[in-house]
Amino acid sequence: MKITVVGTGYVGLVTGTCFAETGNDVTCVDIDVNKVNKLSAGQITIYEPGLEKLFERNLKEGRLHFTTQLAEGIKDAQVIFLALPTPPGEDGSADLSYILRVADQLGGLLQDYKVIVDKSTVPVGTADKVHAAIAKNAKVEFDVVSNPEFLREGVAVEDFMKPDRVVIGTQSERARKIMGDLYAPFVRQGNPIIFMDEKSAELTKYAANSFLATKISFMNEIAILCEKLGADVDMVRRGIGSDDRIGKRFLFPGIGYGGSCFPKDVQALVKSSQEAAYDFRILEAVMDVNEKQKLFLLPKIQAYFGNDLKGKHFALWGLAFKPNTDDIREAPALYIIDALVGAGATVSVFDPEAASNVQQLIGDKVTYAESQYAALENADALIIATEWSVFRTPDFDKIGAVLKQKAIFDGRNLFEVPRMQELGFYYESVGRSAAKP
Ligand SMILES: NC(=O)C1=CN([C@@H]2O[C@H](COP(=O)(O)OP(=O)(O)OC[C@H]3O[C@@H](n4cnc5c(N)ncnc54)[C@H](O)[C@@H]3O)[C@@H](O)[C@H]2O)C=CC1
Ligand SMILES: O=C(O)[C@H]1O[C@H](OP(=O)(O)OP(=O)(O)OC[C@H]2O[C@@H](n3ccc(=O)[nH]c3=O)[C@H](O)[C@@H]2O)[C@H](O)[C@@H](O)[C@@H]1O
Repeated sequence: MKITVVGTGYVGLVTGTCFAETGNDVTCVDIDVNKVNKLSAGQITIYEPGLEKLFERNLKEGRLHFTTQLAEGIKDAQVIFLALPTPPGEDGSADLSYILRVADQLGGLLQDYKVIVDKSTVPVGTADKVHAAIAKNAKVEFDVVSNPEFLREGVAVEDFMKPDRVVIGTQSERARKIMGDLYAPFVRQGNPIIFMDEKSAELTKYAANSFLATKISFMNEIAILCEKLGADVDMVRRGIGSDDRIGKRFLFPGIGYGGSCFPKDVQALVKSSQEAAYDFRILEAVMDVNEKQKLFLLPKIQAYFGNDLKGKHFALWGLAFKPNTDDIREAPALYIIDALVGAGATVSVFDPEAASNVQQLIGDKVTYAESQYAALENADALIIATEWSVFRTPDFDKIGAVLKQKAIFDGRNLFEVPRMQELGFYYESVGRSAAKP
C-alpha cells in the first residue's frame, strides 16, 4: 500500500519506518527542511534502539521517501497519517493548531478517496474537527480515522511491530477494511485490532496514559508512606504486583514521571473534563503528587548537607526522562539541577545519550562530564536520576575513592540497601530505609 506520514518526529519516523518494513511504500512529510535533508541522506534524527537498522534498510531498498512538500507527499497515498505535535496550550488543553493547519491544506489537495488518520494524541471530538476542516475544500470522498499510538520511547520498534493491541476508531466500512489490511502483519501474533467509534478511540489513548500515570503516582505515595512507617516499597511492590488484577508493571516508585506524554496528556484530560463540566479529582491529585515527587531527593540531600548548599558540588548521573532515549522533555533531572543550583550548589552531569540535548537547553548551568566516573571528580555526593543499565553495576570502590563523602542519593532504587550499608555508603533511595554506616 502507498502511505504518507505527515510529521516526521518521534512517532512519525517510527510509524513510517515500521510500515515500510512490512512492505508498504512510505513517504514522510515534514516542514523541517533540515530534518528532511538529513533523513533523505540516510542520517537518522532520533535515538531509538533498533530503528536505525530498519530505517537504513528501507531507505536503501526504496520503500522510504522524505519530502517537505505536502502536495507531492500525499499524491499517490491511500492512507495519510497525521503524526503532528499536540503540545499543551496555555490553559493545559491540547493545542490542535498543527493538526488543523494541515487538515485545512489537505482538503484542496485530495484528488481521490483517501483515509486520513489521526495518529497524534488528540482530545475527544478531534476527528470531527479534522473532518470538518478537510471537508471545507474537498471535492472527493474521504474518511477520518482515529488510530492512537501506544509505543514507548526506548522500545518503540518492538511496541510498534508487536503491539499489545491496535485501536482503530472509525464508523466507515471502507476505512475499516483498509486499516485492517494495513495492520494485519503487526497483529498476526494474536493481539487484537480493536475497532470502535472515533470518540472512544480518542478517549482510550488519554485513559491509558492517565491510568499508567495514576499507577506511578500511587506507588510514589506508597513509597512515602513506607519511609514514614518503616516498610520497604520493593517488598510492597512485589507483594501487590503478583496479583494479576494489579499487574507487575508500572509499579516502580521514583522521582516522578516525565517525558513528552504523561505530563501533557494527564493535564489535557483534566482540561477536557473541566470543559465537560466534570472535576476529575483523581487526576488532579496524580499531577500534584508528581510535581512534588520530582524534588523528592532534595530534602534528603539537605538533611545530610544542611539547607544551604553553597559551595557543595554534586555529580548527577542520568538526564533523560527514562533510559534508552535522549529525550529530556519534563525530565526530573532538570528540576533537580534547578533546585541544586538555586540552593547555591554546582553540578557535574553525565548521561549516555541526552547530554547534548541538555547542553542546548541550559548551556553552562552545569558541567558536562565525559564519563560517569569523570562526573564524580570533586563531587561531595552522587545523585542518580535515570536508571540507565550502565549505572546499575558501577565500580563502587572507584565511586567511594573519588567522592568527597561516600554519599549516594538514588531516585531510581538501583542498589540493594544492605549492600550499600556493607560497602560503607550513606545511601538514600525512594521508599526504603537509608543505609547510614
Ligand atoms: N513521543 C512519543 O513517544 C509518543 C507520542 N505520541 C503523540 O504523537 C504526536 C507526535 O509526537 P512526537 O512524534 O513525539 O512529536 P515530535 O515533536 O517529535 O514530531 C512532530 C514533527 O511534526 C513536524 N511538523 C510540525 N508541523 C508540521 C507540518 N505542518 N507539516 C509537516 N510536519 C510538521 C515537526 O517538524 C516534527 O518533526 C503527539 O500528539 C504525541 O502526544 C503518541 C505516542 C508516543
Ligand atoms: O503517549 C505516549 O507518548 C507514550 O507515553 C508512555 O511512554 P513513554 O513516555 O515513552 O515512557 P514510559 O516508559 O511510559 O515512562 C514514562 C515515565 O514514567 C516513569 N515510570 C515508568 C514506570 C514506572 O514503574 N515508574 C515510573 O516512574 C518513567 O521513568 C518515565 O519518566 C506510555 O508508556 C506509552 O504507552 C505511550 O504511547
